[in-house]
Amino acid sequence: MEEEARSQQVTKKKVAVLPWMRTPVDVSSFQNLPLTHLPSLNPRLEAALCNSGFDSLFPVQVAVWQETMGPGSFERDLCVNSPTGSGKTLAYALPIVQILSTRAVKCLRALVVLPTRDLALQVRDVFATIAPAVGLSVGLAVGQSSISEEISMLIERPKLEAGICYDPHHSISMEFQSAVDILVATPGRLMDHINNTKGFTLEHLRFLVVDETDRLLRESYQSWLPTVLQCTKSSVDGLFSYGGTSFGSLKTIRRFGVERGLKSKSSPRLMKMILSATLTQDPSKLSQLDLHHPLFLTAGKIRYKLPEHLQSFKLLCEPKMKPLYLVSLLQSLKGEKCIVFTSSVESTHRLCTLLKSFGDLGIKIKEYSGHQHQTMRTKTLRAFREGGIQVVVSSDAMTRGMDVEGVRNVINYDKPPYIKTYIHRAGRTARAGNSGRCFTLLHEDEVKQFKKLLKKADIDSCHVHTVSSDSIESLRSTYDSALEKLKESVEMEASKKRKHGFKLSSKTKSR
Ligand SMILES: Nc1ncnc2c1ncn2[C@@H]1O[C@H](COP(=O)(O)OP(=O)(O)OP(=O)(O)O)[C@@H](O)[C@H]1O
Repeated sequence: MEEEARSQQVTKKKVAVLPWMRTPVDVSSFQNLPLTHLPSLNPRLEAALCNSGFDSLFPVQVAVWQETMGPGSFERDLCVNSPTGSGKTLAYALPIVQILSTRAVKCLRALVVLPTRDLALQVRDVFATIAPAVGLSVGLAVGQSSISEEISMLIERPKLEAGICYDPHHSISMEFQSAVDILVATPGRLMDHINNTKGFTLEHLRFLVVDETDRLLRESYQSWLPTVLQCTKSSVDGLFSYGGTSFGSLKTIRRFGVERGLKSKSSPRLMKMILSATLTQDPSKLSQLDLHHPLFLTAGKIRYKLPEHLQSFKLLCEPKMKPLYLVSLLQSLKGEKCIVFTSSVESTHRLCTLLKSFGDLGIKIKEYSGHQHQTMRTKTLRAFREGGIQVVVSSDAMTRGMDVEGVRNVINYDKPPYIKTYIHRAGRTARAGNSGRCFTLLHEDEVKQFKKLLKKADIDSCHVHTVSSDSIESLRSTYDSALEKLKESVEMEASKKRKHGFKLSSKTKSR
């Protein structure tokens, strides 16, 4: 958050835009294009896309296709700034899979980095709908399973002759092989593999995708970016040196010269693609990516653009009345899929507990936050996707990239602090050309600030949405008892935590 605040201040100071950002390719000048009209699309990929229900490409996908498959491709890195839900994932997945489809030998050639596990799973699924059609395999490195299980999915051990034993101490001289062509990873687990997994190498990498770039650049995650860039730099002697230290053991340096499986061809340049709905323009941040002659693709002149069919509303109420207004709004939405955003993991938990204490609202509600265990989050997400849950109360954990079909409404229970937060939260609805609504609960003091915030996305007016005063009145008595139940629940949880803490500290002492 602090970083975001700083970046907002920098924006205010009007930092000079990098020269290559001043002459972008305008994605909004492209149209949807039927797959049958897409030049040079592999027929097996076309069939796989049709089977998954895609019969045309969205504008950003057509634009990226043109820049990667057209004349002069590979000469430049791509930076894509396109609204939420516009189809950025397939925009990079399709050309990558098409280009790699001609490979002769399996090795890791494309790496996609995402900030969270759920996002990585989502992107892996997109690759999995097309890659197998051309014989490519996709791996996942997110720390979802145990590291040994993950390694066995990513690396093929050397096949030994009968009677010869595998000696881990002499394994370096043996040929490990990548079991995947494309890897989707979160930075932490990626670093684990770079540092510790025998046979894991980035030496053959042709594509590096940094999705949700501005988010990933905000945190260093054990210096994943400089490490990956160093690992993918060509080297003549094969010795890797970073930060003054040599890591001869890190067998992940990009080889100079011939590429395995493509004998006599010189190793193609590594192409980087960076994408976001709110791509940073901060030169110091972008410089970390060491971009090569970058090409900027953006949708129109407005920097922060909302989806075309998104309607924004504000709901005015007293702070202490917010839960009542929220319940009344949820009731009026009659079980339509909805995400309610709060400002923190604590308020997510409290609000969800309070909503459940209102008794039977006829809506299934669950929370989703960074404080929960991954298995719990995955379960909630699955149920939300399948329709078993209609309302998810979330901290900012669900703000970016999450794609859940049928979400018709987003509610900002707490006002988003920055326009970027508003863009990403609101962008969980009105995806893929569908319509959606974003409601923001505000008290009077916040109205002016909110107006200023929306102005940054070129939104001049935001309609006022009202809920019926009868429904508020009818909820009042339930609200009092719900507050009582919330109090009890908070006390019970606090006492559980104290007991747990006491047990832990006595265990530590006895040890
Ligand atoms: N060509 C297409 N035809 C139909 N649907 C598509 C097409 N491309 C993508 N979609 C659908 O559009 C939705 C949004 O795609 P995606 O998640 O890639 O958007 P995004 O631009 O990455 O959004 P965000 O910025 O929020 O991450 C997904 O449900 C995806 O299946």
